[in-house]
Amino acid sequence: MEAVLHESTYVGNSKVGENLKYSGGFESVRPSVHANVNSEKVHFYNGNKKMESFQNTVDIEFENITFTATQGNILSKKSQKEILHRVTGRFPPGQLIAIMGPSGAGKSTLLDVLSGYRLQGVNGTVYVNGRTRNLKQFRKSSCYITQDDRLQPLLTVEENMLVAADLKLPSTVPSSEKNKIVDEILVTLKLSETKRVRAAGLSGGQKKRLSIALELVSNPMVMFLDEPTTGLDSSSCTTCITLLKQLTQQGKTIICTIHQPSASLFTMFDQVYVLADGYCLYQGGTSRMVPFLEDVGFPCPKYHNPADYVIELACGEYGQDKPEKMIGATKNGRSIQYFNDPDNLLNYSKYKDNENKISKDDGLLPTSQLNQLKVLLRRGFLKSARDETLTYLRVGTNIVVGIMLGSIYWKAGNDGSKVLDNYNLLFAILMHHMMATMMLTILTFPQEMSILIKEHFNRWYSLKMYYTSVTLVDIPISIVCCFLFTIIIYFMTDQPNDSVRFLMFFATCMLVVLVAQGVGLMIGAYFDVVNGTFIGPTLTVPMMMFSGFGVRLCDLPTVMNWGSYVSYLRYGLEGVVGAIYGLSRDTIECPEDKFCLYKYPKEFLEMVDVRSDQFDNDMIALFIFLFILRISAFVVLRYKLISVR
Ligand SMILES: Nc1ncnc2c1ncn2[C@@H]1O[C@H](COP(=O)(O)OP(=O)(O)OP(=O)(O)O)[C@@H](O)[C@H]1O
Repeated sequence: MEAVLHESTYVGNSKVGENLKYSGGFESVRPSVHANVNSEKVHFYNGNKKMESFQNTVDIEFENITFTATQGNILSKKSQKEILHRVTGRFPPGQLIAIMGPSGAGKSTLLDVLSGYRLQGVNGTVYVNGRTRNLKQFRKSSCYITQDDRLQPLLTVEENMLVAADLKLPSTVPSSEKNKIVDEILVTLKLSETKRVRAAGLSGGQKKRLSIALELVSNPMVMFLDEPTTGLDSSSCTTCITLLKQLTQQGKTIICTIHQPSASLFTMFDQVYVLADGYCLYQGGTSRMVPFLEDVGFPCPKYHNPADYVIELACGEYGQDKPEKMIGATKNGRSIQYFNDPDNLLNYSKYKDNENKISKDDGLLPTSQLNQLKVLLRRGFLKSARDETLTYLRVGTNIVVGIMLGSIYWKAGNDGSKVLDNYNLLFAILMHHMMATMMLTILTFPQEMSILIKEHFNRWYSLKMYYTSVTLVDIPISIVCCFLFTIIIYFMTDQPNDSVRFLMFFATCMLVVLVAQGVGLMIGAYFDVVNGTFIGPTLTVPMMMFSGFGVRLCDLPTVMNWGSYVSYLRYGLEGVVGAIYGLSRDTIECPEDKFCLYKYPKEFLEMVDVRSDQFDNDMIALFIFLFILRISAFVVLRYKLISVR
């Protein structure tokens, strides 16, 4: 089988193998820049075939891995549960390895631990080519492909790939070469036909292949895939596993979790690692599982899929003693007796290095911060231009709500008999800006969050640059929405025809929008959609109470005074009221047939207890809110990224 991949291989920031031809499945690369890769002439095994290559292959060995999950939170008592129990194993290079087991056996957990995705609660040692895994180095040569396809739905296959190439390949690689690499990967993964299709329009199998293609751009030597076949029909499963098998021909170590493969799919794997209840039941060659079962005294019945049978054994369907006996026979993963060629496994003299637990992004990312920002901004603006909710619906809502409020409060701004109505309108405007912006962010950010977790772990960019791009991309659309709304409402309701007042009004609304977005980002980053949609509006009520609308600030009980200082709506209200009724505004015209209680702005301001001379302070307060909330949202994001691991 001939595997064709990009001819130039870029690892980390260096081009390590120029003009390579993958023929017969082998690449020949110069020693790589990685510390943890084996640049010696090595032998590795693919199936039963002994291969020889100069190769930066990665051999993974793990010893006594334990994972303890902590359950509960600050409100409930914390409890601990051991999920993996001192499992040991070995995943040689150039092999397609399946981690199998019943549901809840700990497959995904083991994959998370080995990839370095999960760090908290993990004990035991992972060796990479005989040396303790240095996480920072290991992440440079590996990638993790999640079970759910976390793709940018609004970008086409090609656009998704080019973004990956721009972020994962050094900036020194010319665009023409990046295009070539992308094209070659798409051909290999049979995606060239769908190049111009948006990711949202792909089938399940195509999405899975695109997820793999995105990570292949940096040519990782180790690939971790969580259930790559879940949700695919049998033909797509076969295509997907065939492609992975093809990739192992280049010496890559490919480790997948898989539920219950069909017999034909099962035989495509070189090696299998069976887990049950966090213990290892079997590890070794796929073809040697049947002899193993015979040796332990549970022969696989004729015409029975061995993969099904071993899962049935693992589930205890044939008795609880069976899994225990198998764990004993494999020594919980220590035995390599059933490997395809145990005598020829590379013998590393193991030694322990300093393992970097949580590594900083610096030096880990293939491109500069500036390049990351540039690419992320480009992607962000492209998404914005195509996003029906975030852009078009948002613009539309602002226009429609503006016209609705404008019609209800038609010419109320310059009518002495409608001053109180106009005051209500000003508050309604702030509520609109706050709720629309905050809820939109709360609803849309969790989806971005899952993509961020994947891309950040796979070293596409730093959190700082991601956050900066999210903030910058939203500014133009926020300005457009707020400006359209302000123009409509300001002129329909006949507010003072004064450019200074208009600018003061617009600036206050704009700042409320940006602050509300900060709140939305914080909530969206921490909570899922369900909890976020509960928390967001719930927090709004005290904000409104302490704004000075409804209950005047002077009427607040002394012990509750602090509330008015933490409500950004208070500063927003003061700002817009000051813009409309402050600056020593003249008496408001009163229609002849109406009674105008509040035609004197000064008296009205005293009545509602809003100070109109505080505009500068209001702006400063809103800027402080903006600054604190944006920093807090970043801290929450950072915490979230660390805590999921
Ligand atoms: N952070 C956690 N907190 C509590 N329990 C956890 C945590 N992570 C995993 N578990 C539990 O550990 C067990 C193994 O989970 P894991 O997702 O690894 O199983 P799996 O074999 O991949 O299952 P499936 O095939 O259904 O995805 C499950 O019972 C799960 O509930």
